Amino acid sequence: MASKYGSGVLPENKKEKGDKETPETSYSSQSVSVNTLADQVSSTLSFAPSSDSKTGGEVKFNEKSDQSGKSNTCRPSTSSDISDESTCSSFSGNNKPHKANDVRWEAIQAVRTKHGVLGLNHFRLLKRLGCGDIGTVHLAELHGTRCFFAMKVMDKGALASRKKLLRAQTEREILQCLDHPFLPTLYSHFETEKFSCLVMEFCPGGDLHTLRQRQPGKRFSEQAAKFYVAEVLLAMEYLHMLGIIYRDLKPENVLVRDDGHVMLSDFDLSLRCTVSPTVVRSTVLASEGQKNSGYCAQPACIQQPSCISAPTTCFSPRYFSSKSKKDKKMKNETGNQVSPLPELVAEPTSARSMSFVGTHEYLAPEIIKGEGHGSAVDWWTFGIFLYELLFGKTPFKGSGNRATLFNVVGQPLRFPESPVVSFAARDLIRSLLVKEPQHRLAYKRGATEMKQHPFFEGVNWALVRCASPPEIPKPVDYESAPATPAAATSTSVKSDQSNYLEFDFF
Ligand SMILES: Nc1ncnc2c1ncn2[C@@H]1O[C@H](COP(=O)(O)OP(=O)(O)OP(=O)(O)O)[C@@H](O)[C@H]1O
Repeated sequence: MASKYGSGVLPENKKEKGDKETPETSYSSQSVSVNTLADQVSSTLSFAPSSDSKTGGEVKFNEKSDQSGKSNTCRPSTSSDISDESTCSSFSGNNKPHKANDVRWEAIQAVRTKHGVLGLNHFRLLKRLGCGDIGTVHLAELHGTRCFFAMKVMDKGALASRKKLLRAQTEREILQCLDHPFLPTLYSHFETEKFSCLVMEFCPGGDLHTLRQRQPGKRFSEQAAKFYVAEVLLAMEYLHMLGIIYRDLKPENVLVRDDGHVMLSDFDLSLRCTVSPTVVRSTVLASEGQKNSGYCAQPACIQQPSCISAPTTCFSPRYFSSKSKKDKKMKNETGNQVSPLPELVAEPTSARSMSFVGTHEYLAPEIIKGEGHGSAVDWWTFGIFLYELLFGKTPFKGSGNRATLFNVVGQPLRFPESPVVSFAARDLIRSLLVKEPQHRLAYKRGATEMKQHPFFEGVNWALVRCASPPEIPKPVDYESAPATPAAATSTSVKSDQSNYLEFDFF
């Protein structure tokens, strides 16, 4: 597979990630100018000009780009400026209610109290977990605490020379904002002379791409897929509420925690923008709550129900819901636990970006066509994601990157004859993989619309995090992980020439 990363760096089958540059820059290893490609695709397929006046005038708004060309701001429909910190300023330090009782916070705090600051020398690096575009992730133990973390180490010199500093900053600032069960916790960030380090929650279960390869037929059952996409949907809803458009959903970026629940990772392609969460319904009848997925999207608002007896009802298969008296009873009981909550719509519908970012097989048509894009790209990628989990492949993959892009824009969606997948699942995918973003499911009301789709019937959104995961990873034997002597430890950062560059920590 052609890759800008060069051979031997990306795992087999790992989908390539876009260069994240603006349309003017070279995109793939085949040195295809994205502008040229978008133009070619457009003229070949004779696209009608967008009737959306926002997109039509988009190019006039000189979207600010970072040094790497990756957009860092967006153009709202109003003329007000967007501050990078606008949605995140209230989150700092360990101000994360969901992690209030996390022993790892306490362990880190104890080091800070004792030593003043937390640094690289307080960690024992056990093994390299993986290498991304801007840094290397290590399994790390906070010395003598049995508290384990994933530490992303980025070489500042390499980031600067490769013009990736702003991308790293974007990721860090977004991570600092997050406090959600299906998103990573950033415990600390510190700098050494050479490195910038992010101390995050460690996910021992690997990623969903790898997990899918281990399934029979290399695809998930519909029930398992429903579990994973429900968690991803909640994470996405939360991100959109914060004004963060994720833009890089794919199985590789969904990591499996020790308890089998998942979290979205990798925010260096994300776009931040303004958003105005709106209450569209102030009360929901308790009986309606189940039917219409009444909920409050803010994590702090999610009720803390009794989780012990709940799991089986969170993902009850649809055919149980109307047949069994017992299930009806359970459903009613669960419904009663969810008290009337307001329905929020928190979709950043006015966000627009001109950047060409993402992973080929997951790129939305509007990104490829260079029309300007907004939060609807996340719902497109959601459709590709569900398709891949269920069918074991993505729908528009071509013989190469160019063919893939042409297929995304010009080929109709097709489903394989096998495996047999429910009508609801196919209908959801079909509704998401609509080429025109304005006709795509969730374009206007985001996750609220998604949750009401029949595919999710029976999902109790407030209890998803208490549901039983399809698979729980084997416990990690931390003892057997060979500790790397700090003095000999090195990290690697990929260069633009696709070489591995080694940098010693000390
Ligand atoms: N919290 C984590 N727990 C366990 N493994 C992780 C964690 N975060 C990252 N990894 C592993 O490290 C690898 C590198 O992650 P990283 O986010 O740096 O790069 P990436 O996902 O390949 O994307 P990018 O190139 O955009 O940085 C991932 O593929 C993943 O397997």
